[in-house]
Amino acid sequence: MISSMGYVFIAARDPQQWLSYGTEVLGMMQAPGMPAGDSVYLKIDERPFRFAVVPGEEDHLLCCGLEVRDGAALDQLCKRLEEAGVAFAWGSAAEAGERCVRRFIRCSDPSGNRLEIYCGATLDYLKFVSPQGIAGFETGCNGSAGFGHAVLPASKLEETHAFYTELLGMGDTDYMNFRFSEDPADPGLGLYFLHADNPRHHSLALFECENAAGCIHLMLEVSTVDEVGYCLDRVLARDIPVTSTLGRHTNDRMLSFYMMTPGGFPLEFGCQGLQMDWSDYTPTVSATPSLWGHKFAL
Ligand SMILES: Cc1ccc(O)c(O)c1CC[C@@H]1C(=O)CC[C@]2(C)C(=O)CC[C@@H]12
Ligand SMILES: [Fe+2]
Repeated sequence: MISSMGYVFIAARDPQQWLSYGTEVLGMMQAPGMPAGDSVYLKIDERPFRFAVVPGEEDHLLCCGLEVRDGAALDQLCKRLEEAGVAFAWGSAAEAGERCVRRFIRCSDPSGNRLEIYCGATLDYLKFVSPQGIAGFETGCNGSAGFGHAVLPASKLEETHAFYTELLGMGDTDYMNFRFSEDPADPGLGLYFLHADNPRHHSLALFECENAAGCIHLMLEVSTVDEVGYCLDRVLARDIPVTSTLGRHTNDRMLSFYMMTPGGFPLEFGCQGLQMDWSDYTPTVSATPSLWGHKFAL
C-alpha cells in the first residue's frame, strides 16, 4: 500500500548547517521552488524537495513522509488505522500546500516514530542542477522509488514491524540479527528490512534500539561509483566523521559508506543497489551485513 519513502522533516538548531552540508557534501540542490526562510529545503529529482529542515530546539529527525499512490489508497489506509484503533489526524490544507501534496495524515508507529502519509505529490520538474555536478540521484521514474531509505529505531520491534506490514501493507524483504556479545543467552538485536511498492530493496528498516536522534540513518543513492568516491573525498576534506567505511551490503548489494550529518544521525551514500521484482520474492534472513568493508566506527 505504501509506494515509497517520499520525504523527511528534520529539526535543526541551525538549518543553515544542513544547507551547506546538503549542497556542498551531498550534492543536493537548494530547492528553487520552495520558500526561502528559516527552513532549508533540499531537492534531488522532479519532486520539489526531499529533505525539509526546520528550526528546532534539538537536532533530530522529525518525521518520515510515506507516499501512497492515490486518494483512494489513503482513504483505505485511514480505514485500516481506524479499525486498528491507531490515532491519526489530517494535516490542514495549508500544511499540505507546504509539502506540495494533495492530502496527508499524521500518525506515529508503536515505537513513537512520527509519520506523515500522503497522496498527490506535486512534480515541479525544476531542473535538478547539482552544485557538485552529480548527474542524478536514483529515485525511479518521476521519483516514484522515493529518495532512498530510512532506518528507524524500534524499541518495540515486533509490534512496530506488524504496524508497517499488517496495517500499512509494506512487505518483508530481509531480516538480520546482530549479536554484539559472545554470551549465547544474548538474544541480539533484530533488524527488519521492509519494501514499499517500488523496486528498491528496502525503503524502511527497523532496528531494535532506542535512539536520541530519532534515526539510525538515511540513505541516498547515486548512479555511479565515482559519485560515491567524489562524495567520500568531500567528506574527508571537511573532516566529517565517516561512521562506516566503504563496503558492499549483502542483501541489497549497495556499495556505500556512512557519514555523520548535522542532524546527529548518519547518512549512507551509495550506488548499485539491486532493483527488485516483488511479484516473485521470498523474504530472506541474512547472517551478515556486508560482503566486504563497512567497518562501523560507532
Ligand atoms: C546490513 C545493511 C544492509 C543494507 C543497508 O542499507 C544497511 O544500512 C545495512 C546496515 C544497517 C545497520 C545500521 O545502520 C546500524 C548499525 C548496524 C546495525 C550495525 O552495527 C551493522 C549493520 C548496521
Ligand atoms: Fe542503509
